[in-house]
Amino acid sequence: MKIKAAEAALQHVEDGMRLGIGTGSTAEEFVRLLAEKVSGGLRVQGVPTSERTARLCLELGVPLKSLDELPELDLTIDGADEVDGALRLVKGGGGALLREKIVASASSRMIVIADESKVVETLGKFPLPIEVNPFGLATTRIAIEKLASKLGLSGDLKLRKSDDGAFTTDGGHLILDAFFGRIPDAEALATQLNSIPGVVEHGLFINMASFAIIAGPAGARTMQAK
Ligand SMILES: O=C(CO)[C@H](O)[C@H](O)COP(=O)(O)O
Repeated sequence: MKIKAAEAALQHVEDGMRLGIGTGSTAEEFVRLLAEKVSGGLRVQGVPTSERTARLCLELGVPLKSLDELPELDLTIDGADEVDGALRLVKGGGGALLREKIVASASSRMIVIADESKVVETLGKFPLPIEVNPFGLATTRIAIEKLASKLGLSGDLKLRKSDDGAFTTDGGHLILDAFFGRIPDAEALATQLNSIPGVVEHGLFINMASFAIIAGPAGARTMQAK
């Protein structure tokens, strides 16, 4: 299904495009298909949203530029952990949310590619990744807990781990995964998380996706915001 979504997204890529390239297993299927088109003559310049995506692109011959070299992009194609009917997203399961958000915001359009399992009524079942500065971690955690309680949210904040200690993002930050279960007012949470100084970014992407391509057993469908 990930491949079906990636194939459908590839139809939106045009010759000469400046392309933001997402992170995760669905985005990687897109990179593989894109690389085949590139070897067939399609000219694109890609800006990767993570070191992991950059490595795959380089391995497969997809030409890359940095965002500083190409600060304005035509299109970003990326996966998501959750998509609701208003095309609000939870992202960051792969830990790349900060670069993903910067790249998506530099793009004229963002297309989300996902399988049906990612479509939800209300965001929050997937733990919300919150990228934080390592300095003052305990203070930032308390501030997030207080904010959550003010908004009527509860649930653990778990420091993301890797095999050799705390997980560190490409930008050298940490991730607190917030197990809220349900986020009825994603806009309020998004705005108020941004006002906590130790929060670098969060995985709520609101008003960013132009549309989503959702793949199920019967094929891929386009999902517009309701
Ligand atoms: O936000 C992301 C990475 O930070 C990914 O897009 C998200 O986790 C979806 O990944 P996958 O396609 O593997 O399910």
